[in-house]
Amino acid sequence: MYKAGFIGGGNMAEAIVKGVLKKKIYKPNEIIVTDISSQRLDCFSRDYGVDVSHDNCEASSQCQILFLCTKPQSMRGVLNGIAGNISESALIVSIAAGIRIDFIEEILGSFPVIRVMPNTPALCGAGAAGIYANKAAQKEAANLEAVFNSIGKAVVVETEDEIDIVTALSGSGPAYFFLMMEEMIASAQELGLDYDSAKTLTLQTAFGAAMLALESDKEGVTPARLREQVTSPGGTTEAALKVFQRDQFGAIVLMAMEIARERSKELSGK
Ligand SMILES: NC(=O)C1=CN([C@@H]2O[C@H](COP(=O)(O)OP(=O)(O)OC[C@H]3O[C@@H](n4cnc5c(N)ncnc54)[C@H](O)[C@@H]3O)[C@@H](O)[C@H]2O)C=CC1
Ligand SMILES: O=C(O)[C@@H]1CCC=N1
Repeated sequence: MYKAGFIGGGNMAEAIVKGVLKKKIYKPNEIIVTDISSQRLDCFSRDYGVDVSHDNCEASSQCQILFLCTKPQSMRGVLNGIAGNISESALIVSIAAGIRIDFIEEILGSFPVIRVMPNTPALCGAGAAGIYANKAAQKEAANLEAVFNSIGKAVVVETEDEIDIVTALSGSGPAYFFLMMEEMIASAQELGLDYDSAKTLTLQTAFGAAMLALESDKEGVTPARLREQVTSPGGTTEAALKVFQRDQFGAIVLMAMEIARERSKELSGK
């Protein structure tokens, strides 16, 4: 029996597998990963030493925790393929955006099911995950929270609808920060700095800002207060921030996150 099985060995499954192995939550021989792609399976076998298989049913029947890590659009087919072949005592954990627990239960029958919305920084132990458990999985939720806390930070939410918000916030969120980094690097180049210097300073600034915000949070200091500390009256930051405000940066962020949340709800129809 494997401790954890991953159906779909894509980007997000790799982030979780790498994270849990690094933190020694599981040993490589306690994990099995399945995929339709031999290339992906070779990568898991070679880079992480875990067992791999093309057979979703074989993995499903031998796992204590079964992580569903395929795209939402392929989830119906995947669930139909493994229904009836899952170990009776298994915990089902879906990381798919939008796929609701009742959709999973309809196909698989009654199981403890947990939805987790992780994110790719789990790759380096700095993930952020939201967790929602159905009634049958309340006991297992604490264990899973510990797993995701070991590869970042995890928050258990009270309602399944909140998972759609978590998806728009921390699931998709890394991409928002990466976009900001891309634009800052490109802008610095446009203004005359060389690419390597622009990249080094951008990445270190993003890292420094995140680290300072986390450290300061322990003392109750908010990001808004930290922003004020950078902003000298009549200085350069104030001049820059006025442009963000004039062009409604806050409204753009809200609009983007609302659309992401709606997309998550739409995916539940798949
Ligand atoms: N990438 C991200 O940042 C995040 C992704 N997610 C969720 O994680 C899930 C996976 O996303 P990614 O890893 O980005 O996608 P991906 O495309 O990298 O991985 C999906 C994998 O599933 C495999 N696959 C397809 N059909 C299969 C089948 N029938 N049986 C076994 N494997 C099959 C594909 O070959 C692929 O390797 C999605 O449902 C997504 O909503 C959740 C949080 C963050
Ligand atoms: O873009 C997506 O649909 C997935 C879910 C959250 C991050 N990536």
